[in-house]
Amino acid sequence: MALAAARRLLLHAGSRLGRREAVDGARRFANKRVLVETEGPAGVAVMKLRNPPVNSLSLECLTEFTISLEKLENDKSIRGVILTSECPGIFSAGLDLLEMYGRNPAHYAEYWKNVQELWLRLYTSNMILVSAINGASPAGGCLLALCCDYRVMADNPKYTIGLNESLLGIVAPFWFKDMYVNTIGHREAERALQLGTLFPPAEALKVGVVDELVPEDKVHSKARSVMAKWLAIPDHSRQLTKNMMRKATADNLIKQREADIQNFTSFISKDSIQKSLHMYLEKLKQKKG
Ligand SMILES: CC/C=C\C=C\CC(=O)SCCNC(=O)CCNC(=O)[C@H](O)C(C)(C)COP(=O)(O)OP(=O)(O)OC[C@H]1O[C@@H](n2cnc3c(N)ncnc32)[C@H](O)[C@@H]1OP(=O)(O)O
Repeated sequence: MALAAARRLLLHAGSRLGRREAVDGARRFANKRVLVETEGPAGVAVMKLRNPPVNSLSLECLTEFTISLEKLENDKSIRGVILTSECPGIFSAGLDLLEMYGRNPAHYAEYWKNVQELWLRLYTSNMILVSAINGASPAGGCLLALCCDYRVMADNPKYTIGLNESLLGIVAPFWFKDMYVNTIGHREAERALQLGTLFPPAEALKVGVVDELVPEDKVHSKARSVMAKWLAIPDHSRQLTKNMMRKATADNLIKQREADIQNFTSFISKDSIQKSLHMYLEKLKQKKG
C-alpha cells in the first residue's frame, strides 16, 4: 500500500522527486536506479539501469523502472526506447535474490506483484523496445530483454544470457516460460529451461534468444540503427500487429495474477526453496574468495 502511494507520488511529482534537465533539445529524467535520456526530434528514449553492482531488480529498482516506463508511455513524443545498462559488464543480474530470501510472505507477495507489473508493462508496451545487451543477463535480466522487440548483444564470450532459474533450485513461472517459447520455440525452451542454460552470445544468437551480435563498442550505435528501421513503420500498424502477437500471452497472466502471486509466495516461502536460495547466495559469495 505504502509503495503504491509512493509510486503515485513519484509519477505525478516527476520533476520534484526525480531530476529533470533540458539541454539542446535533449531531456533526461533520473530516478536513483534508472536514468532516461530522450532526444526530442528522434522520439527515442534511452533507458539505463544503474543499480550497482549488478543491476539486480530490487523492489525499489522495479518500481522506478515501471514509473519511468509509464512516464514514457504517457509522453506522446516518444515512440521507441532503447533499454541498456550503466553497470560495466552487467545488463541485469535479474530479480534481486535478497527480496526472495529471508523475508515474510507479505513481502514476497508485494515483490511479485511488482515483478508482474513491470513485465506486463514492458511486454505489452506500444512503444518500440530495443535492448542493447551490454553485459551478463541471467534470469530476470533475460526476461527484460525478451520483452523487447529486438535484442542486440555485445559479442563478448564472458557475457551469458538465459533463464537459469532451475540452477537456483527455483522454477521459472509460466509467463516467463510462455515468453521463452514464443521467442525460441518449444523444444529449445524446454531444454534450456530444464538445464537452466546460460547461453554465450554465439549460442544465444543461434537459438534466437538474441537477434544480432556486434562488437561491444557498437552495441549502442547498432541499437540506434535498428530503432531507426522500426521507426519507419507506421505506429498504428506496428502496434496492432504487436498486440495481436502478444495479447494472448499477457492475458494468460492478467486473468490469474492473484493466483500467481499466491503460488509464488507459497513456493518461495518453503524451507526447501529458501535453503536452495541460501546455497546459491553462498556460492556467489565463495566465487569471490
Ligand atoms: C518461483 C520463481 C521465481 C523466481 C524467478 C526468479 C528469476 C530471477 O531473476 S532469480 C535471479 C537469478 N540471477 C542469477 O542467477 C544471477 C546471479 N549473479 C551472477 O551470476 C553474477 O553476480 C553476475 C550477474 C554474473 C555478475 O558477476 P560478478 O560481476 O562477478 O559479480 P558478483 O561478485 O557475482 O556479484 C556482486 C554482488 O552482487 C550480488 N548479486 C549478484 N546477483 C544478485 C542477484 N540476482 N540478487 C541479489 N544480489 C546479487 C552478489 O551476491 C555479490 O554480493 P556481495 O555482497 O558483494 O558478495
